[in-house]
Amino acid sequence: MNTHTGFEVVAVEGLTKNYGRRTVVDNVDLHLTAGSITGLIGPNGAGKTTIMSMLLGLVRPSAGRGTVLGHDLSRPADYLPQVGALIEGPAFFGNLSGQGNLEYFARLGGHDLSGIPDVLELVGLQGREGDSFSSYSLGMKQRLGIGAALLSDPQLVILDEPTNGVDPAGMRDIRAMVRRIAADGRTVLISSHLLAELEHICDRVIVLDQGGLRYSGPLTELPTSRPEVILLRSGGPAEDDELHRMLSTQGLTVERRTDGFAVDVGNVDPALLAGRINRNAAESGIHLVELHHQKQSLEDRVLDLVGTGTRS
Ligand SMILES: Nc1ncnc2c1ncn2[C@@H]1O[C@H](COP(=O)(O)OP(=O)(O)OP(=O)(O)O)[C@@H](O)[C@H]1O
Repeated sequence: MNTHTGFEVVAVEGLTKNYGRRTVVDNVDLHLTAGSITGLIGPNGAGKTTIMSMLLGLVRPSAGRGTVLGHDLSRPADYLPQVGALIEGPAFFGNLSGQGNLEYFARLGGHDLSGIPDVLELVGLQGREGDSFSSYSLGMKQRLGIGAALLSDPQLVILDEPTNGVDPAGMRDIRAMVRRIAADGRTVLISSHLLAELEHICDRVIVLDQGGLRYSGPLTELPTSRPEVILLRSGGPAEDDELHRMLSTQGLTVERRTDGFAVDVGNVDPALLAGRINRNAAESGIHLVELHHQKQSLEDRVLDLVGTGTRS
């Protein structure tokens, strides 16, 4: 199998799903390179689960073509043995241990039991494998579910909202686990309705809204609707006028705000600009009580793309 760097584990174009006259996934292109972690972000009803279900052969696409792990999208049976997924958690036995549950699912799937210790390590449950499933936290239950999906040693791992309902510590554990999964060269597609849950682990994000693709690319290149600014505040009104003059004579775009000034960063390195302003202010005898770089948060940029409402 071909999973060298740059290989497109998923290369799908025009993926579409219609239910009756309603289009719930509309002409979406997906390109996932080997070893990458891609976040599928969008509000409730955006089409995340439907896209994952189409890749997994659970829902038949209305249109779209391409390949998954080099096999044709229209023949999921050819590639599914190399795919692990958590769409709805498997039904585990509460009275069995984590280890016992994994052994059950390994036997069921015809997988080698000798892989279980590696899986437990990957999902961070080593040392807790002997505890009964019913004693696990929600985050641990989710990680065991992902462990079950890893028993076949898949190359592509698809996780639908694994952090849903999990507390912040549990989310952190899931994020660490996802990084470990990808570090071994596996490709991960993971969905969430909140970018904040995924922003520190994803190489790329796909932003969906109402079935349509709003953005696909690196997080750092998410479009921004508000300019990056340096926020400044001087010691008082008397100094404000002086500060305004100083900034204007430097050819900067300055907006006066109730609590100071916002200087448009433009294409300049914000750290260099802040340093220059600070130096010039000091030389002009202006005392700055605030000087910081303000950037639109990634979460806000996603909300700009999708609106804030949820739909089902
Ligand atoms: N079998 C179905 N028949 C008709 N409509 C469906 C069906 N399955 C899903 N939908 C609709 O498709 C849209 C997308 O649903 P989907 O579950 O893919 O969204 P999602 O982004 O995963 O949302 P959530 O975050 O709530 O899980 C929704 O409006 C949903 O009601």
